Amino acid sequence: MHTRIKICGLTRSEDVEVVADAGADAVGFVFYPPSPRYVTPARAAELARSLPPFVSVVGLFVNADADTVRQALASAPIHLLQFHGDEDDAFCRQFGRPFIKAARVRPGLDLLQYAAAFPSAQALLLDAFVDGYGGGGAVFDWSLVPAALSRTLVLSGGLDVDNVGEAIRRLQPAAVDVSSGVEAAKGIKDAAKVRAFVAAARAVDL
Ligand SMILES: O=C(O)c1ccccc1N[C@@H]1O[C@H](COP(=O)(O)O)[C@@H](O)[C@H]1O
Repeated sequence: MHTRIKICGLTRSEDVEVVADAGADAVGFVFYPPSPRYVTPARAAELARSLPPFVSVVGLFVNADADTVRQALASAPIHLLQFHGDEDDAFCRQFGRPFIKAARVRPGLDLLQYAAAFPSAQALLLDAFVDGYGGGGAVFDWSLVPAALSRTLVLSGGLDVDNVGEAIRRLQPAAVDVSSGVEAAKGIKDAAKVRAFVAAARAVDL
């Protein structure tokens, strides 16, 4: 199985270049103003210009209004939408673009019911429940994921070079998504960590 790799929260062109060179499949831009990784759609468009072909651009939103999402789609080359807040399926699908929906996993969340509420999502992204919606570098208890959850999964939440291999082996997600675990500081990626993370995830594919 080939596990796809997304590196999220890019703010600098040198980081975009490293991420693409390391062999990641997707980059994520955070269009959530309270995040330290926030970029404007215009800045994302500028950053995306240095990407080679076949690296996907993911636009992350948290409870944005529809006009904000539409304006971002008009300004930046976004291939996939990531909704990380309290959006419902009807909101997420109105843009006519593929989207993934984040579930912030915590004890008591019925993931089967949650997944059923998002029939239009291309995949369910599993993240840890943290204050501030996401990007907090926290790992959730992977045993909370029911075996009966038969959806395409993107696994995130506190992944890093040390745990991504085990995470892939245990949950067999279609993709992994990381931000904090490959950073020197919030919004500033560490090239060595990015390369080590991609290599560790790829090693499980062999
Ligand atoms: O990256 C952010 O700042 C962010 C803000 C609000 C919601 C989600 C955010 N990022 C996403 O959070 C998860 C986990 O990231 P981490 O590796 O634990 O830092 C990931 O899906 C990011 O795309």
